[in-house]
Amino acid sequence: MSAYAVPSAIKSPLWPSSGFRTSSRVFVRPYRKRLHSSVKGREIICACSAPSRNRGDGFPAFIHDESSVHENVRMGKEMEFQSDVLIECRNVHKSFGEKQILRGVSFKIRHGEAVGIVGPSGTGKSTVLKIIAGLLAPDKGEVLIRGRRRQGLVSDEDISGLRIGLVFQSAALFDSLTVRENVGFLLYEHSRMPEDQIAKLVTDTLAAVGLKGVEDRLPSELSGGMKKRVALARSIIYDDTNNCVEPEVLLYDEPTAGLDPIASTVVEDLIRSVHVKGRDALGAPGKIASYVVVTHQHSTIRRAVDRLLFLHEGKIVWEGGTDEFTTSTNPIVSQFASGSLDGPIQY
Ligand SMILES: Nc1ncnc2c1ncn2[C@@H]1O[C@H](COP(=O)(O)OP(=O)(O)OP(=O)(O)O)[C@@H](O)[C@H]1O
Repeated sequence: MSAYAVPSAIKSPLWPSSGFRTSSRVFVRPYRKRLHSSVKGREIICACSAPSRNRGDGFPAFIHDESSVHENVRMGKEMEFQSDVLIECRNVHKSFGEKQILRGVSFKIRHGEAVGIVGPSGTGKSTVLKIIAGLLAPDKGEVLIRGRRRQGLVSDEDISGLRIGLVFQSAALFDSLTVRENVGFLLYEHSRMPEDQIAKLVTDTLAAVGLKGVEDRLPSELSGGMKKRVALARSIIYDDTNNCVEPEVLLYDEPTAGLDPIASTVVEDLIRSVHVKGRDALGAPGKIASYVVVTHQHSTIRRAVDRLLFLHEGKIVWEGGTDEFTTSTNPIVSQFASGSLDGPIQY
């Protein structure tokens, strides 16, 4: 993932090198209390939240039938799909300087979906995640969260009803904090939960991602795969004393980059397990309503994702099931899937 500028409104001395939790609100206020009472700065919970088939408009490619019966069925299905939409990008454009990266990206993420974004390096996949998360603003187009347009960046006091978490490529743990403090960070900072209750929730959440007895370790005492699991625990922990539990979407930026094949499988299965359609390490149903994974890894595409969006030259040029990825006759997709040097993608 390329480096990017953290918007000044959300810079903090404690801003992790990557990886943090977003929710539907942003708070920028003097940093205070439990973990770093001496640290002055600002703390953030930032805002944030698409799918189809080769149309880029978020709907599967329905076979058009002139008859009104079929039309009604189609409309009914679209309405049904529409009501499940948690996040939508509509005609999103983004440039950095003279460089036009996104040139009209449109897609939807529905409740219960496991979506992958693939495409050549530098094509803007991470940029899409940051725009969904509210860390970057589109130059043109809009992001809708549960049908409501987000205004500006993360400071969307108006948007509620969906929590969005972004898990960056590197685990992005705070080096000087223990695993417990890292995982419970936002609860220590923002919730009214007593510390012993947070500690218990941290232990339960770590157990859900298959980690036990590591609460007092520092990140430097963990393997790369363990760090990714800790980051995952940090992204899924939430204040369960809060009556209003909102659905949550997790955005993973290359979660298996740099991991060996077996460690990758562990992380891929974890991603599945915390999804509503999965079961965590304790056998409980996962809580994540939907997730989006940016990845280059075939194993991650196969194991962790059901539907793929292919981003190329600033647009979604193909959408389909993961099973269609390797058999697609689309020249861009087949070149990418096979890793061939011959084809429309030029390096
Ligand atoms: N804040 C920024 N300022 C300037 N250029 C940027 C910024 N963020 C991203 N870019 C550029 O935008 C392009 C897309 O970057 P992005 O990280 O989104 O691509 P990607 O598809 O995720 O790449 P990769 O697969 O290599 O991680 C790159 O050329 C990158 O250098």
